[in-house]
Amino acid sequence: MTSYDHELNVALLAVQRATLLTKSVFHSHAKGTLNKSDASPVTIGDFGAQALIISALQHNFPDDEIVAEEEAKDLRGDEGKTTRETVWDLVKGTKLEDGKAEEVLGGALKSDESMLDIIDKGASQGGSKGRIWAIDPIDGTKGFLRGGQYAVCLALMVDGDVKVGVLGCPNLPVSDSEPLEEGIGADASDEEGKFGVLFSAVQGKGAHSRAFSKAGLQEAHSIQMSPLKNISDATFCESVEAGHSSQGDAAAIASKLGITKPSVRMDSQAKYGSIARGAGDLYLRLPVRKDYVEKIWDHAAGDLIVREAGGMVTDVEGNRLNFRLGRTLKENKGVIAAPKDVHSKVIEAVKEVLAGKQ
Ligand SMILES: Nc1ncnc2c1ncn2[C@@H]1O[C@H](COP(=O)(O)O)[C@@H](O)[C@H]1OP(=O)(O)O
Ligand SMILES: [Mg+2]
Ligand SMILES: [Mg+2]
Ligand SMILES: [Mg+2]
Repeated sequence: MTSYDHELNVALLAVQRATLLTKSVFHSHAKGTLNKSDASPVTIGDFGAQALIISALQHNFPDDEIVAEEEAKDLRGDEGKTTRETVWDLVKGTKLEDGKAEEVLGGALKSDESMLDIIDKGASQGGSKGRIWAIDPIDGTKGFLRGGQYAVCLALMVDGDVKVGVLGCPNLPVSDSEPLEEGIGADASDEEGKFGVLFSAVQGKGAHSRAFSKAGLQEAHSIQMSPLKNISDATFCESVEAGHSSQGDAAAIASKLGITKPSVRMDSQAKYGSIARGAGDLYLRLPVRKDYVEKIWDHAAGDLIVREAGGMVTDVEGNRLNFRLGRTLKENKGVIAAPKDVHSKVIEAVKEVLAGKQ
């Protein structure tokens, strides 16, 4: 049986290095935001983090396929020159302060031209065969721009099954027992040692968290979802952006379950990490538009981390997320994540509320 130890080590270090880059972009105050064709934002941080992660994966696993969110189109040609130069300066200047760790990742990229090709190596169509990595270089770009939560996300799928998942959450508290709060202020993340956590999981081996570091990896701690005796005591998380998840439906579902605590709204897959460490209990993502299809890079790492921490992750119908169908989760609508033993109860409430709307 494959242990995935090397894959996990590379994934953790690659996410840690990419997170160093996104943190430095956050503090540079010029984020080089562009609007993509679907009107969602992309920043120099998204491009830079994707380049660094793919370069590390190619160095270690040259035959693996990669499904990544961004493409280099907007950085090519004369029009993209200034942004390209800024991204290249960032990529060139980001190193882990540990020579051995940098060596594992293959060190620096060769040139700005090769950086563009590396970014575009994330164009695989995905599918149900072979080894495929899914990358969201910055998940929750809107949270990142606001100084709220965001996550650098990486997962390895083998024959459509998520085997390894890593989430870098620079603005979440290091401590697993800290109460769950909405996005923190931008300055708080600079309090050395208090903020910044890496979540990880390997299929069949449990989920872990560890403090973020600028050098090698810190010691890992095992994490579990919080045991929930009464569903009415649950704390649930949802998106900050009302356009990403229906907050009205979530409130109706919570009320059906007798939940009285207000929701905790945070951007990105930080929601998956938070419930996996027991800082919250449920993650509700209710479709706003019938035509929106979720992307695999927005869920693969979080799905495994929550399941390995004792949870169950499905769509609003109660079906497992299907990562075998290409770049999107085209057979699933919404996401419901909860501790295993209460998950079916939550789905019942979800179905009642959604059926009542039709
Ligand atoms: N209409 C939508 N419904 C659900 N998710 C969306 C929608 N539009 C964008 N997203 C994606 O939701 C993710 C963030 O969700 P959250 O609200 O949990 O932070 C982002 O990856 C974002 O994609 P994108 O990366 O293109 O912005
Ligand atoms: Mg995303
Ligand atoms: Mg993204
Ligand atoms: Mg995006």
